[in-house]
Order: sequence, then structure tokens, then C-alpha cells
Amino acid sequence: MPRQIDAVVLAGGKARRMDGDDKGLVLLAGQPLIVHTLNRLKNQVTRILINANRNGDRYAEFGHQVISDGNLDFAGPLAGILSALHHTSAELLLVVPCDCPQLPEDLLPRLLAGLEQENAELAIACDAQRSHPVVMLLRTELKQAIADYLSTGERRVEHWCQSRKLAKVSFADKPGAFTNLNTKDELTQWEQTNH
Ligand SMILES: Nc1nc2c(ncn2[C@@H]2O[C@H](COP(=O)(O)OP(=O)(O)OP(=O)(O)O)[C@@H](O)[C@H]2O)c(=O)[nH]1
Ligand SMILES: [Mg+2]
Repeated sequence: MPRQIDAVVLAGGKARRMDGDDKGLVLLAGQPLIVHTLNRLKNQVTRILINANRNGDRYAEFGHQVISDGNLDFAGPLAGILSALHHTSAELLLVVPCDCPQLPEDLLPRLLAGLEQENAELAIACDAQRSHPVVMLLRTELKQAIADYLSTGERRVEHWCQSRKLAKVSFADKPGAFTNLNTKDELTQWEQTNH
């Protein structure tokens, strides 16, 4: 039987650089930003969770289960990942941020290949410049480890990733794959470049 892999789209941040607007819902080329990300993901996994701490009713309109960070509200992306781990029975969880409209359509198979080749606990995406630790595939058995890490008051994603058995998977052949839009100016620039 094929293994079950769920995905979570992280939209639970404060989006301070987006003037505090809810980043997943700001419009990019006429559609909420998260819709671009969902479109890139939808053929890769069977089940998608949306992690949001505001505007849950609006996110629910996209047709996926919406989950908040619970009592770890705004404790960083790991809080959203932990919440997703409480809502899945899958063996593996694919994590992406809501603000990446150019995610590779072969993201999951490549992260999975990297994870298995290195027998790692998690695989994170890299491009030619840097790692993107909120683009990752992780074994859901890491739930307790994340809970323990957050319970110490720590919240740094990359720091936590480095503490585990980690595979780094290069997407250097896809420049711009992890372009993420954090400001209104970046939205405008993307629209000018892509339309
Ligand atoms: N669940 C959850 N997700 C978060 C949290 N902080 C950031 N994220 C998510 O992590 C991803 C990457 O973070 P950023 O792009 O910096 O987003 P952000 O923190 O909302 O934006 P800034 O406030 O401008 O830094 C985004 O998809 C955010 O939604 C949080 O406290 N909880
Ligand atoms: Mg971002």
C-alpha cells in the first residue's frame, strides 16, 4: 500500500512585513497568495491542512481543513508544524509556507528521495544560495521532539533541523522555486515579472 503523506501550508505568522495583513489572503495576480501555493501542491499529496491563526472561515473556503497553533499561538513555524502533527495520522508530513507561488511541482518526490537515500528524519529544500527550512518533509514520529524543543522556549526552525538527522535536497536547477513574497513591493514586482 502506498504510504500516506499529508501536507501543511503554513499561514499562521503575523506577516509584519506585509503591514500585518493576513499574508495567505493578500491578492497576487487576482488570487489569494495561498491559492497559488495550493495549486502547486494539490497534485502532490492527497490531504492538505492549512495552518492559520486568523480568518479561519476565509481559509476554510479553499476546501481544506484549517488548524490553528492552539495554545502555542504565534510561537513560530514549528508551532504550526506541531499542530499539523496533532492532526495527521500520516507517516510523513510535507511542510510549505503560504507565500511561495513558484513551488516545484516535483517537490515531494525529490524530498522523499533525499530522505530515503540518507535514511534521514527530515529533508529540507535548498537552492543555489541557501536552505529553506520551512520547505521540508519530515517523519511524523518527530512530534514529541518538536514539542520538547518548543517547551524549552526555543523556536528556531533551522536550529532544530540541524539537531536532527537531516538531508538537504538541492533544487539549484530551479532558480526562483522558493521565492517567497513578504512585502507589498514584492507582490507588485512578482506581478510585473510574471504577467
Ligand atoms: N503557525 C505559525 N506559522 C508561522 C509563525 N510565524 C511564521 N509562520 C509561518 O512561517 C512561514 C515563513 O515565515 P515568514 O515568511 O517570515 O512569515 P511571517 O512570520 O508571517 O512574516 P513576517 O512577520 O513579515 O516575518 C510563513 O508561511 C508563516 O505563515 C507562527 O508563529 N505560527
Ligand atoms: Mg516568507
